[in-house]
Amino acid sequence: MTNTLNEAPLGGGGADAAFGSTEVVRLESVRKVYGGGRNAVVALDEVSVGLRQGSFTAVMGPSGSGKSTFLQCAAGLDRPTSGSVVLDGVKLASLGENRLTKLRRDRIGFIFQSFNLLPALNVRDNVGLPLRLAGRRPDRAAVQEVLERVGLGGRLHSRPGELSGGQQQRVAIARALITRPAVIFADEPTGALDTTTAREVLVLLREAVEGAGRTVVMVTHDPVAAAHADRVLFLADGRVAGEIDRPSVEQVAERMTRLGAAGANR
Ligand SMILES: Nc1ncnc2c1ncn2[C@@H]1O[C@H](COP(=O)(O)OP(=O)(O)OP(=O)(O)O)[C@@H](O)[C@H]1O
Repeated sequence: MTNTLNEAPLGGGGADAAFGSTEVVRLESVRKVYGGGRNAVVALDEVSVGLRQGSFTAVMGPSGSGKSTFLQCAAGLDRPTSGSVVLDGVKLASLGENRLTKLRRDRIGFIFQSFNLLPALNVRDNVGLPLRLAGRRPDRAAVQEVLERVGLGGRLHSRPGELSGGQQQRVAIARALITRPAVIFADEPTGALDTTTAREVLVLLREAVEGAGRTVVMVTHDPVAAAHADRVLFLADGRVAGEIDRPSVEQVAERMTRLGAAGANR
Protein backbone atom coordinates (compact mmCIF):
# COMPACT_ATOMS: atom_id res chain seq x y z
CA MET A 1 0.00 0.00 0.00
CA THR A 2 2.80 2.33 0.92
CA ASN A 3 4.50 1.21 -2.24
CA THR A 4 1.53 2.19 -4.31
CA LEU A 5 1.96 5.74 -3.10
CA ASN A 6 5.67 5.78 -3.64
CA GLU A 7 5.62 4.03 -6.93
CA ALA A 8 2.77 5.93 -8.51
CA PRO A 9 4.59 8.84 -10.14
CA LEU A 10 2.58 11.88 -11.08
CA GLY A 11 3.13 11.22 -14.73
CA GLY A 12 1.60 7.79 -14.82
CA GLY A 13 -0.07 5.50 -12.40
CA GLY A 14 -2.74 2.89 -12.51
CA ALA A 15 -4.96 4.78 -14.90
CA ASP A 16 -2.50 4.28 -17.71
CA ALA A 17 -2.54 0.53 -17.33
CA ALA A 18 -4.97 -1.60 -19.30
CA PHE A 19 -8.18 0.05 -18.30
CA GLY A 20 -11.69 -1.26 -18.28
CA SER A 21 -11.28 -4.28 -16.04
CA THR A 22 -9.89 -3.26 -12.67
CA GLU A 23 -11.59 -1.17 -10.04
CA VAL A 24 -9.88 2.08 -9.27
CA VAL A 25 -12.29 3.00 -6.48
CA ARG A 26 -14.11 0.61 -4.17
CA LEU A 27 -16.46 1.60 -1.38
CA GLU A 28 -17.38 -1.29 0.87
CA SER A 29 -20.24 -0.98 3.37
CA VAL A 30 -19.58 2.72 3.75
CA ARG A 31 -21.63 4.42 6.40
CA LYS A 32 -21.41 8.10 7.24
CA VAL A 33 -23.26 9.52 10.19
CA TYR A 34 -23.18 13.23 10.95
CA GLY A 35 -23.82 14.37 14.49
CA GLY A 36 -24.92 12.08 17.30
CA GLY A 37 -27.81 11.05 19.50
CA ARG A 38 -31.17 12.41 18.45
CA ASN A 39 -29.56 14.70 15.91
CA ALA A 40 -27.67 11.94 14.10
CA VAL A 41 -28.11 12.01 10.34
CA VAL A 42 -27.23 8.90 8.35
CA ALA A 43 -25.92 10.43 5.13
CA LEU A 44 -24.58 7.15 3.70
CA ASP A 45 -26.00 3.82 4.78
CA GLU A 46 -23.98 0.71 3.89
CA VAL A 47 -22.96 1.83 0.41
CA SER A 48 -20.92 -0.69 -1.58
CA VAL A 49 -19.86 0.41 -5.04
CA GLY A 50 -16.95 -0.26 -7.38
CA LEU A 51 -15.79 2.09 -10.13
CA ARG A 52 -13.86 0.60 -13.01
CA GLN A 53 -10.76 2.16 -14.44
CA GLY A 54 -11.60 4.09 -17.59
CA SER A 55 -15.29 4.48 -16.72
CA PHE A 56 -17.51 7.55 -16.50
CA THR A 57 -20.05 7.36 -13.68
CA ALA A 58 -22.74 9.89 -12.86
CA VAL A 59 -24.13 10.00 -9.32
CA MET A 60 -27.71 11.26 -9.02
CA GLY A 61 -30.43 11.39 -6.41
CA PRO A 62 -32.85 13.75 -4.72
CA SER A 63 -31.55 16.60 -2.59
CA GLY A 64 -30.11 15.23 0.65
CA SER A 65 -29.74 11.69 -0.73
CA GLY A 66 -26.00 11.63 0.04
CA LYS A 67 -24.35 12.51 -3.29
CA SER A 68 -21.88 15.04 -1.90
CA THR A 69 -21.11 12.80 1.04
CA PHE A 70 -20.47 9.93 -1.37
CA LEU A 71 -18.04 12.08 -3.37
CA GLN A 72 -16.30 13.36 -0.24
CA CYS A 73 -15.82 9.87 1.18
CA ALA A 74 -14.77 8.34 -2.16
CA ALA A 75 -12.22 11.11 -2.72
CA GLY A 76 -10.75 10.97 0.78
CA LEU A 77 -11.99 14.46 1.66
CA ASP A 78 -14.02 13.04 4.51
CA ARG A 79 -13.71 9.83 6.49
CA PRO A 80 -16.58 7.33 6.68
CA THR A 81 -17.96 6.45 10.11
CA SER A 82 -17.50 2.79 9.16
CA GLY A 83 -16.74 0.72 6.10
CA SER A 84 -13.77 1.11 3.79
CA VAL A 85 -12.69 3.05 0.73
CA VAL A 86 -9.89 1.76 -1.48
CA LEU A 87 -8.60 4.23 -4.06
CA ASP A 88 -5.97 3.33 -6.62
CA GLY A 89 -5.03 0.30 -4.54
CA VAL A 90 -4.71 2.22 -1.28
CA LYS A 91 -6.99 1.73 1.72
CA LEU A 92 -7.70 5.31 2.74
CA ALA A 93 -8.41 4.51 6.40
CA SER A 94 -4.83 3.33 6.79
CA LEU A 95 -3.41 6.72 5.82
CA GLY A 96 -2.65 9.57 8.18
CA GLU A 97 -3.60 13.10 7.13
CA ASN A 98 -0.28 13.85 5.41
CA ARG A 99 -0.30 10.76 3.24
CA LEU A 100 -3.98 11.24 2.48
CA THR A 101 -3.28 14.80 1.35
CA LYS A 102 -0.44 13.56 -0.84
CA LEU A 103 -2.61 10.86 -2.36
CA ARG A 104 -5.36 13.38 -3.12
CA ARG A 105 -2.85 15.75 -4.67
CA ASP A 106 -1.08 13.15 -6.78
CA ARG A 107 -3.79 10.72 -7.75
CA ILE A 108 -7.07 12.66 -7.78
CA GLY A 109 -8.34 15.51 -9.94
CA PHE A 110 -11.17 17.72 -8.75
CA ILE A 111 -13.60 19.79 -10.77
CA PHE A 112 -16.15 22.01 -9.03
CA GLN A 113 -19.28 23.83 -10.09
CA SER A 114 -17.63 27.16 -9.27
CA PHE A 115 -14.37 26.35 -11.12
CA ASN A 116 -12.15 27.26 -8.11
CA LEU A 117 -9.39 28.84 -10.17
CA LEU A 118 -7.00 31.27 -8.54
CA PRO A 119 -7.90 34.71 -9.94
CA ALA A 120 -4.39 36.15 -9.56
CA LEU A 121 -2.76 33.40 -11.62
CA ASN A 122 -2.95 33.18 -15.39
CA VAL A 123 -4.28 30.10 -17.16
CA ARG A 124 -0.88 28.45 -17.52
CA ASP A 125 -0.05 28.87 -13.83
CA ASN A 126 -3.49 27.69 -12.71
CA VAL A 127 -3.03 24.51 -14.73
CA GLY A 128 0.50 23.99 -13.42
CA LEU A 129 -0.50 24.60 -9.80
CA PRO A 130 -1.12 20.95 -8.78
CA LEU A 131 2.39 20.11 -9.96
CA ARG A 132 3.90 23.03 -8.07
CA LEU A 133 2.03 21.98 -4.94
CA ALA A 134 3.63 18.58 -5.36
CA GLY A 135 7.05 20.25 -5.52
CA ARG A 136 7.48 19.75 -9.27
CA ARG A 137 8.21 22.32 -11.92
CA PRO A 138 5.38 22.18 -14.46
CA ASP A 139 6.58 21.01 -17.85
CA ARG A 140 5.65 23.81 -20.27
CA ALA A 141 5.02 21.46 -23.15
CA ALA A 142 2.72 19.30 -21.00
CA VAL A 143 0.74 22.36 -19.86
CA GLN A 144 0.48 23.59 -23.45
CA GLU A 145 -0.61 20.15 -24.64
CA VAL A 146 -3.36 19.77 -22.03
CA LEU A 147 -4.63 23.30 -22.72
CA GLU A 148 -4.77 22.55 -26.42
CA ARG A 149 -6.74 19.44 -25.63
CA VAL A 150 -9.41 21.59 -23.97
CA GLY A 151 -9.30 24.17 -26.78
CA LEU A 152 -7.45 26.90 -24.87
CA GLY A 153 -3.96 26.63 -26.32
CA GLY A 154 -4.04 30.33 -27.19
CA ARG A 155 -5.08 31.60 -23.74
CA LEU A 156 -2.04 30.75 -21.62
CA HIS A 157 -1.61 34.29 -20.35
CA SER A 158 -5.25 35.16 -19.70
CA ARG A 159 -6.51 35.41 -16.16
CA PRO A 160 -9.68 33.58 -15.10
CA GLY A 161 -11.61 36.87 -14.91
CA GLU A 162 -10.99 37.39 -18.63
CA LEU A 163 -12.59 34.06 -19.54
CA SER A 164 -16.19 32.91 -19.91
CA GLY A 165 -17.62 30.39 -17.46
CA GLY A 166 -17.21 27.57 -19.95
CA GLN A 167 -13.62 28.55 -20.65
CA GLN A 168 -12.89 28.68 -16.91
CA GLN A 169 -14.33 25.21 -16.48
CA ARG A 170 -12.13 24.01 -19.34
CA VAL A 171 -9.10 25.42 -17.51
CA ALA A 172 -10.26 23.50 -14.44
CA ILE A 173 -10.46 20.34 -16.52
CA ALA A 174 -6.94 20.91 -17.82
CA ARG A 175 -5.80 21.43 -14.22
CA ALA A 176 -7.46 18.16 -13.23
CA LEU A 177 -5.82 16.32 -16.12
CA ILE A 178 -2.27 17.63 -15.73
CA THR A 179 -1.29 15.18 -12.99
CA ARG A 180 -2.75 12.27 -14.98
CA PRO A 181 -4.84 11.28 -11.94
CA ALA A 182 -6.29 7.85 -11.29
CA VAL A 183 -9.73 9.41 -10.75
CA ILE A 184 -11.35 12.75 -11.52
CA PHE A 185 -14.18 13.73 -9.16
CA ALA A 186 -16.51 16.36 -10.56
CA ASP A 187 -19.14 18.02 -8.36
CA GLU A 188 -21.88 19.54 -10.55
CA PRO A 189 -19.31 20.58 -13.19
CA THR A 190 -21.98 21.93 -15.52
CA GLY A 191 -24.22 23.44 -12.83
CA ALA A 192 -23.18 27.02 -13.62
CA LEU A 193 -23.08 26.70 -17.40
CA ASP A 194 -25.57 27.16 -20.21
CA THR A 195 -26.67 24.15 -22.23
CA THR A 196 -24.21 24.52 -25.09
CA THR A 197 -21.22 25.23 -22.86
CA ALA A 198 -22.23 22.41 -20.54
CA ARG A 199 -22.21 20.03 -23.48
CA GLU A 200 -18.66 21.09 -24.42
CA VAL A 201 -17.49 20.38 -20.88
CA LEU A 202 -19.17 16.96 -20.87
CA VAL A 203 -17.61 16.09 -24.22
CA LEU A 204 -14.20 16.93 -22.75
CA LEU A 205 -14.84 14.70 -19.75
CA ARG A 206 -15.91 11.93 -22.14
CA GLU A 207 -12.69 12.43 -24.11
CA ALA A 208 -10.65 12.20 -20.92
CA VAL A 209 -12.23 8.79 -20.37
CA GLU A 210 -12.04 7.48 -23.90
CA GLY A 211 -8.84 9.13 -25.06
CA ALA A 212 -6.70 9.05 -21.95
CA GLY A 213 -8.34 6.23 -19.98
CA ARG A 214 -9.16 8.49 -17.05
CA THR A 215 -11.88 7.49 -14.59
CA VAL A 216 -14.52 10.16 -14.01
CA VAL A 217 -17.10 10.34 -11.22
CA MET A 218 -19.58 13.18 -11.58
CA VAL A 219 -22.33 14.32 -9.25
CA THR A 220 -25.11 16.01 -11.19
CA HIS A 221 -28.76 16.97 -10.98
CA ASP A 222 -29.08 17.12 -14.76
CA PRO A 223 -30.33 14.04 -16.66
CA VAL A 224 -28.77 15.41 -19.87
CA ALA A 225 -25.36 15.58 -18.19
CA ALA A 226 -25.82 12.14 -16.65
CA ALA A 227 -26.61 10.66 -20.07
CA HIS A 228 -23.00 11.40 -21.12
CA ALA A 229 -21.82 8.85 -18.54
CA ASP A 230 -21.44 5.08 -19.01
CA ARG A 231 -23.42 4.43 -15.88
CA VAL A 232 -25.69 6.37 -13.57
CA LEU A 233 -25.74 5.45 -9.93
CA PHE A 234 -28.84 6.56 -8.04
CA LEU A 235 -28.81 7.35 -4.34
CA ALA A 236 -31.86 7.75 -2.13
CA ASP A 237 -31.76 8.16 1.64
CA GLY A 238 -28.05 7.40 1.67
CA ARG A 239 -28.44 4.05 -0.08
CA VAL A 240 -27.79 2.91 -3.61
CA ALA A 241 -31.27 2.90 -5.13
CA GLY A 242 -30.37 1.47 -8.52
CA GLU A 243 -28.24 2.10 -11.55
CA ILE A 244 -28.59 2.40 -15.30
CA ASP A 245 -25.90 1.38 -17.78
CA ARG A 246 -25.61 3.36 -21.01
CA PRO A 247 -28.33 5.72 -19.83
CA SER A 248 -30.63 7.75 -22.03
CA VAL A 249 -31.86 11.16 -20.89
CA GLU A 250 -35.43 9.83 -20.73
CA GLN A 251 -34.49 6.81 -18.61
CA VAL A 252 -32.59 8.99 -16.16
CA ALA A 253 -35.32 11.62 -15.95
CA GLU A 254 -37.96 8.96 -15.38
CA ARG A 255 -35.95 7.28 -12.59
CA MET A 256 -35.31 10.63 -10.93
CA THR A 257 -39.01 11.47 -11.03
CA ARG A 258 -39.77 8.18 -9.27
CA LEU A 259 -37.08 8.72 -6.64
CA GLY A 260 -38.23 12.29 -6.08
CA ALA A 261 -41.82 11.14 -5.71
CA ALA A 262 -40.76 8.45 -3.21
CA GLY A 263 -38.89 11.08 -1.18
CA ALA A 264 -41.88 13.43 -1.24
CA ASN A 265 -44.17 10.71 0.09
CA ARG A 266 -42.11 10.03 3.19
N1 LIG B 1 -21.69 18.48 7.77
C1 LIG B 1 -22.90 17.96 7.95
N2 LIG B 1 -23.46 17.93 9.18
C2 LIG B 1 -24.68 17.39 9.39
N3 LIG B 1 -25.42 16.84 8.42
C3 LIG B 1 -24.92 16.85 7.18
C4 LIG B 1 -23.64 17.41 6.87
N4 LIG B 1 -23.42 17.27 5.54
C5 LIG B 1 -24.49 16.66 5.04
N5 LIG B 1 -25.40 16.40 6.02
C6 LIG B 1 -26.70 15.72 5.85
O1 LIG B 1 -26.45 14.47 5.22
C7 LIG B 1 -27.46 14.20 4.27
C8 LIG B 1 -26.83 14.00 2.89
O2 LIG B 1 -26.28 15.24 2.48
P1 LIG B 1 -25.52 15.44 1.08
O3 LIG B 1 -25.04 16.85 1.05
O4 LIG B 1 -24.53 14.35 0.91
O5 LIG B 1 -26.72 15.24 0.05
P2 LIG B 1 -26.79 15.62 -1.51
O6 LIG B 1 -27.48 14.48 -2.17
O7 LIG B 1 -25.44 15.99 -2.01
O8 LIG B 1 -27.75 16.88 -1.48
P3 LIG B 1 -27.90 18.11 -2.52
O9 LIG B 1 -28.34 17.52 -3.83
O10 LIG B 1 -28.98 18.95 -1.89
O11 LIG B 1 -26.58 18.81 -2.60
C9 LIG B 1 -28.45 15.34 4.33
O12 LIG B 1 -29.51 14.98 5.19
C10 LIG B 1 -27.64 16.47 4.94
O13 LIG B 1 -28.45 17.37 5.64
